[in-house]
Amino acid sequence: MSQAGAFSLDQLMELAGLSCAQALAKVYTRDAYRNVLVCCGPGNQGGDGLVAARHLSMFGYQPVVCMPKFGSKDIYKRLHRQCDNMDIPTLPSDISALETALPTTHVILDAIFGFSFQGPVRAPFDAVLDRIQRSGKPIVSVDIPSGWDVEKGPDVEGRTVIHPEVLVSLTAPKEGARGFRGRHFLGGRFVPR
Ligand SMILES: NC(=O)C1=CN([C@@H]2O[C@H](COP(=O)(O)OP(=O)(O)OC[C@H]3O[C@@H](n4cnc5c(N)ncnc54)[C@H](O)[C@@H]3O)[C@@H](O)[C@H]2O)[C@H](O)CC1
Repeated sequence: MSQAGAFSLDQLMELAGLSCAQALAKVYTRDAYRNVLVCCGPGNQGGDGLVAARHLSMFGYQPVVCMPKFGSKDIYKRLHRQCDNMDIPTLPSDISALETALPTTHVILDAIFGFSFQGPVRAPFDAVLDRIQRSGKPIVSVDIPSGWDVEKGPDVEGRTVIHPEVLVSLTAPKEGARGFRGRHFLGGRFVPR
């Protein structure tokens, strides 16, 4: 097993979430963009978001977690407990809570869907993607912007997709992100040259 393959899922998520928090902090300063809405999905990418929320809090931001559907795996429960222990609030799961939080949000971390996403977007995430994309707030996406086809990119007819200012690809950029023209970071685990 290679060195990169020897990491546990907890360690990979820790690296991924830390990279996302660092990339966000590089572009959006704590003084001007203190209120970060961390939107988490039900898969491993949602775990990256919870890790990022913890690091953003340690960097001096005020993250708020939006997790409309909780992942069932034990790892999400543990990561969410860590956020609770750091007094990082989680919004109630209804869409009106998200709508209420958006006006005071300075920047959004999109940790909703990663490479296992397959469209069309099902509820409740269809409404979540719509609200955050229409908010006009700057968005930092994790691995692949939510709603994008991981191979073909954003041009999927009839689907609301996220158009972020910043993308943090994890381990390697995905084929679907080839046409992305915003700030692009590479984060996550170390891959030997
Ligand atoms: N590369 C790395 O170093 C690491 C990357 N990580 C992150 O994990 C995601 C991939 O995680 P995975 O659990 O496989 O899937 P997703 O997070 O993409 O989400 C799957 C989740 O979403 C649901 N779902 C799928 N399609 C839909 C849909 N159309 N509508 C509604 N819901 C949908 C599905 O049911 C699942 O529950 C990767 O991108 C990285 O961000 C890890 O941190 C490990 C290290």
